[in-house]
Amino acid sequence: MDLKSNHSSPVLTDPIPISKSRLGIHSNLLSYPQSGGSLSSGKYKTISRKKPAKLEDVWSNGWLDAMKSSSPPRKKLIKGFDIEFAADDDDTDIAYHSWMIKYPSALKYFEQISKRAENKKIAVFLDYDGTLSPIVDDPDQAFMSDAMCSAVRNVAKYFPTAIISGRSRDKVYGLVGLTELFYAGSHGMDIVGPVSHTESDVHPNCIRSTDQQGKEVSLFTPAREFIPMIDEVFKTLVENTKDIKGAKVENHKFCASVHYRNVEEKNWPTIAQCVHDILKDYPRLRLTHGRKVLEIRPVIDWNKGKAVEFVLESLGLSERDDVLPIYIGDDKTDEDAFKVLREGDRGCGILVSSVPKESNAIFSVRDTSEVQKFLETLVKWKKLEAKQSSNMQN
Ligand SMILES: O=P(O)(O)OC[C@H]1O[C@H](O[C@H]2O[C@H](CO)[C@@H](O)[C@H](O)[C@H]2O)[C@H](O)[C@@H](O)[C@@H]1O
Repeated sequence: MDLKSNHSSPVLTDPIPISKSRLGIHSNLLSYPQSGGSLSSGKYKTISRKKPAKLEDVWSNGWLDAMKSSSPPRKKLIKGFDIEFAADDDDTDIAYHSWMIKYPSALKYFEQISKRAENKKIAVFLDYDGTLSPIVDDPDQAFMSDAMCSAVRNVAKYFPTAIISGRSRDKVYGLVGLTELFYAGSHGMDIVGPVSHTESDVHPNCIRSTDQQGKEVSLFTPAREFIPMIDEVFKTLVENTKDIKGAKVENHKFCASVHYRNVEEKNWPTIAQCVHDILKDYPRLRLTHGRKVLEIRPVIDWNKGKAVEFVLESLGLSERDDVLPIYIGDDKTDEDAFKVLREGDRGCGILVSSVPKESNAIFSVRDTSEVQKFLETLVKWKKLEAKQSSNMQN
């Protein structure tokens, strides 16, 4: 989605209108020390491009443990049979079933969700990788199935629907390709959403634009000033990891990802050290862990949870009792969104996981095929509800 801006570049330091302050989109956004390189020059810090030498930092700070536990174990294929089972067989299954008492299946307990949704407007938020597309070795090959694509398209016919991804907005739009959705890329730091006539006119980081279809949209980029810094970091990471077989670095415009899924485990400390060294040089950037990926992003008070609040506010759906936001996601960065919905019992978080893990979500589904089923069930239910209410009116 190529956006043509109608206004000049917004900056982060301008005054913020009251309504946005409610969301925390204000000077608090910059929760890092304001020292460091000049923002206007684009030269932030001289970085040593030498190979990382010592590995003790990443051992002692728990990074490696987090890296090891960052994605569920691969499923084993039984030789000669078209049957898959979780790596740790029976024990895993027992643990999974007891975990599901805490995070019940959103499919099995769909009635609970639909009861809660009665007479409410639902808004749907979807993560991309691991939620709409299965996790694969090559991030460029993470496609949605046709069936998933039509499930998402149908959901968007009935409910306002947004994709909230860690990928850049352009990349995730390229993979999903549905014009009827709203998109938030780079963990919510790049949002194309509905035009809110009360907000977007005044907020400096939110500008009016038109999308490729000529539709008026609002573009919100709270980390705009970090684009050159991320680009610099991306280039350095590409250079510093080029000899590590399997390593892959992605530039998501407002954040960068360093993948180690295809790197031999004995080389993970070297990957970790590369990232650690970068962060030492850029105090205004921080690390988050995804699924076999280290993500480097600006230290601003912004995440997927804030993005959900922002989209709801833009749609005129926040602070209302008759709205039920549903968020489906699979990884640590989705927890911020689950938390926002859990707090004040505002909505319903659904974690996609085939292994037990602690979450702020309320419900769970096992994998992307269950996500698809859930979306289809939601549409069926909505159609039935609409039919019943039209019968009652006639
Ligand atoms: O927020 P998301 O939409 O879930 O994006 C998170 C990251 O997703 C991608 O990486 C993950 O999926 C890849 C494809 O299945 C997989 O190879 C990788 O190991 C996963 O971490 C994307 O490439 C990252 O940049 C996103 O941050």
